[in-house]
Amino acid sequence: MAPPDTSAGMGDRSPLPSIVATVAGLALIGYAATSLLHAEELRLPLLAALIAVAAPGALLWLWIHRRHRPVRDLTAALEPAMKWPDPKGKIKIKERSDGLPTKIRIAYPATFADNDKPSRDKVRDIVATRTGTTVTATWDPRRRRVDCLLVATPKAGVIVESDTAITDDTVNDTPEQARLRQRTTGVVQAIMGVAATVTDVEFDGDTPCRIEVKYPTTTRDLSANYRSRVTMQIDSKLPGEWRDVWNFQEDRATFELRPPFPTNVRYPLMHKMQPFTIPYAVNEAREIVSWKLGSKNPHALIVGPTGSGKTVLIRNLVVAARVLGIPVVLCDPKMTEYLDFENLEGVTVLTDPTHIAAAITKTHDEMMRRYFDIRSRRARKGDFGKILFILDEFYVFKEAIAEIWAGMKAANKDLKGREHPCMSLWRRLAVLARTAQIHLVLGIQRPDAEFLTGLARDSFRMRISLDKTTSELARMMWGDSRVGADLPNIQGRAITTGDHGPEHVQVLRLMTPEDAGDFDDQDATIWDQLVARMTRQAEAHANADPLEFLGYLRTAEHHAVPAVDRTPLPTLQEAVDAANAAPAPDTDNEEEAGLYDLDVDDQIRLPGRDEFVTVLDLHFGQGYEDEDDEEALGDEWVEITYRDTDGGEDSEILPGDTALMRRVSSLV
Ligand SMILES: Nc1ncnc2c1ncn2[C@@H]1O[C@H](COP(=O)(O)OP(=O)(O)OP(=O)(O)O)[C@@H](O)[C@H]1O
Repeated sequence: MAPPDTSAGMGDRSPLPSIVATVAGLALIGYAATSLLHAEELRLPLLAALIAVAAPGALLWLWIHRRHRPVRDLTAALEPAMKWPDPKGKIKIKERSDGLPTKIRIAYPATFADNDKPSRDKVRDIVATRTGTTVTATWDPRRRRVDCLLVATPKAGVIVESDTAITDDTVNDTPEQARLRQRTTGVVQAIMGVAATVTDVEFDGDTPCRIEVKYPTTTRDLSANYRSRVTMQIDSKLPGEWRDVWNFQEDRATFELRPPFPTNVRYPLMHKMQPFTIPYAVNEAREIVSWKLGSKNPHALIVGPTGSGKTVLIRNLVVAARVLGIPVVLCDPKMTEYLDFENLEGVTVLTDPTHIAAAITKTHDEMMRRYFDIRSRRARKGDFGKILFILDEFYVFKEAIAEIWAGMKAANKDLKGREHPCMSLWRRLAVLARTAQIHLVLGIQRPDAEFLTGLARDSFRMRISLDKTTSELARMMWGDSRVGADLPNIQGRAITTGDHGPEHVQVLRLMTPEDAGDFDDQDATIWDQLVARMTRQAEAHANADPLEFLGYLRTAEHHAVPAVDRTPLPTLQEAVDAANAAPAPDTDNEEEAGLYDLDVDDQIRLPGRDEFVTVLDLHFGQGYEDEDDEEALGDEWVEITYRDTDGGEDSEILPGDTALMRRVSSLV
């Protein structure tokens, strides 16, 4: 059986009648031959052989005929425009998806006016109409051929006519909406494949704000990498910032335009401050985002390249801390970032690396003093006021102090050690300071693997990264190479540790007079009011100097630097022992506390229990640890390890939103 002719000349008649006629003819010939040869017994085997050969052949013939229909249709439709001397083989299907052509190559004769736009448009229109697709045509005049990329539209090839009113959304589209609807389909199919269909596009004015997509059943939608790639492409090819919602059961994806993020959020003076809670940004829903100084996120790590808004963010932390009455040690080895904070009561700004090293030592000493007071039962952990210790540009400081240490060792051969002693004290602070109510903030341009490992990584659980992240940085900061890769390049835009994972935020704009040109009238009004509040707070506690432990450093920047005073320090074991020592309960005052407000050494009453126990450790988790107890645990949970009044140790897992009673110190 000869293969079917695929040229336009054959027309589009079905080959079925000729196949039937051929098979019937062959059967008749067989019948006549067996009659003539008196071999009737051969009729049945001959008929079976004929059917065995003819049936697959006929099916193959039908399949090829059908597969080449687009070529025949297009050849016939384009012939008047192209005027080929011989149209055979001039149109070829180069690529298909699910059997449908997605790329067609058309060779045209030298007589075709490929330099004339209307002629080119006409060819493209014919291809689009015949295939029911959106067509992108690439002309190659040198080779005299055009490649057409075909993207199927939702109602590809279907013409709907009705007497009733038309309900098709697209009918009411403005020209811009029609263009964007088509573009949306093109973008979605370019990423998810031509088999994906855009079932709906919602507009806000002329801007698409919601795209519904249905795609063929696949397993790749289960890959977070694939989903994030799809969303990133939509993000970059359509206006605005997009987020994705996937329905795996129905093979549907919805893309929603994120509400426009503000780029300049002035400090909200009306915001009501909560104890120990430091506001610093707004989220997508324009809610204030804060850092709660507690055991869940005791220390903060801020990462951002120069110019990304690190200084503005740290100013937010300092101002809120001061308004809340928390003293601040602000170390700035770059020297010029916090000039307007130098004269504020309750803030000690240090820029000299030697002073910063001394401040680390003295803060460490203060921490140890607090541990010993707890150990000797002269105080309980809750008796101490909080301190915020900020070290910006950590690596600038590390290099400067390494140089100073090398100089000191050269001058005094008795000095030993690879690094300045303040570095190991800093690491100890990172591990132990939270129990002594000292909270650290570390500012760096980018973390290295050495920094973000071990104890430091676990201690700096509150994280903020400004500016777009590299995959390496995202892995180090967030454990996921994709987080922050789509962050727009806007000053103050950041990824932060949210309640449910990394969250996009815009840091509050806090400019001070030192910003000169950037400091406008509104900034001035805000700054003046904040300074007034910080001053009022300082005056209310004028008789106590919470930073007294810094000694000469309080005014050091204006005087000659004395030699660093190093009294012998307690060993790490002593410090840990002190932290574990149970404080003597001496009061019956109680308050309600959430699990995230708890700290080690707190005296608490567990739900359904009368006696108080001492918190030894807190472990935070998400998801269900006990399959049978889903209801009780909820999404987030906290495991409390405690010591009871008999000295026995045990632990209990509670849902994250549990509230319980905590003993309050009578001294507070
Ligand atoms: N949250 C914000 N809102 C509005 N503008 C901001 C914000 N953060 C930063 N900016 C703008 O960006 C400028 C640079 O910010 P900032 O000084 O904080 O950057 P940086 O990361 O500390 O850079 P460097 O390390 O070079 O000092 C600011 O002067 C301000 O104009």
